Amino acid sequence: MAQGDSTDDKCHQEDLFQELFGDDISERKTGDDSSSICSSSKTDERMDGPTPDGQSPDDTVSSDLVSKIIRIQLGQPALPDRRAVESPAPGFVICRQALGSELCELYFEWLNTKYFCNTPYLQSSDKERSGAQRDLRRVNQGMHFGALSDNLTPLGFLANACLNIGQLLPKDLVGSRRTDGPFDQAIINLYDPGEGIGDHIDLLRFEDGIVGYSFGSSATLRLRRLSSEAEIDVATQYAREPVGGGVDDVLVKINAGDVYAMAGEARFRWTHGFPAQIDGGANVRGRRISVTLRRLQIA
Ligand SMILES: O=C(O)CCC(=O)C(=O)O
Ligand SMILES: [Fe+2]
Repeated sequence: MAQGDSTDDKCHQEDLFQELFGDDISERKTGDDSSSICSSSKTDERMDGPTPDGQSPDDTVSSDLVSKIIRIQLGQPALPDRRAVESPAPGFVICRQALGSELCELYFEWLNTKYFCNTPYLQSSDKERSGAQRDLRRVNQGMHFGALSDNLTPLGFLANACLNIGQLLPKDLVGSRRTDGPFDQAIINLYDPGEGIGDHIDLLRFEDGIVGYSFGSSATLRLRRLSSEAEIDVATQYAREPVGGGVDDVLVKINAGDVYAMAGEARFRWTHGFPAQIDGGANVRGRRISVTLRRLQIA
């Protein structure tokens, strides 16, 4: 199914790339605490679904996986709305194991095939060895632009499923969403051992109410409360250095199938990030792929 291919979407893509990556390629994901690796997902083909002609074997694998995912989703009851949620910081809510393990594995495989089929697995030791010579073109991000309202697409299902989890998103946010679904942008991030993402606040051009699903390896998310407006300004630029004093750090272990949401205070006054290293070792021990769902503000 073609997704996100309207002219309007393309304009959004160009603006957003400019804002996210500037003229240079992205510097937002960190391979260690002092340097960055790049997203090379700046090409249109990474954003659109498989084209009818010129399908590669990966497209076929990908559509087989989609069929399996849809079959399971159709066969399972809607997510119950009385699931337990935890709230480790104001405005940050997490629902554990929102998706069953079979679905999680299929999602991981599908995302890996669709977005990262040419991204070799990187072990921490490879990363240390290659150091500054790391391949700057290594693809570790994919993007989707366009409505995510169709339950029969994998990303559309994720976007709708989280709305059924009571208390995950504030009621007024869910209620005020447009009829074409709550989210219209997804970013897919890949983390191999030794990789992370710096403390940041998501760009202000995204609306409040951000949701993240996790697949593959577990990882520890760091939430950090910012006390001054100056810190907040820095954090909105995807800070390369940790921002804030760190006295109020909240560490949240995120596992496959968990879904979290950030709104209000957690969205605007706390940073979030996955440090590359935790307690002297790699934060992510295997491959982790996340799907972050957001809505672009109307320009
Ligand atoms: O990987 C994640 O769960 C978070 C990604 C993220 O914060 C972002 O892309 O802005
Ligand atoms: Fe983020």
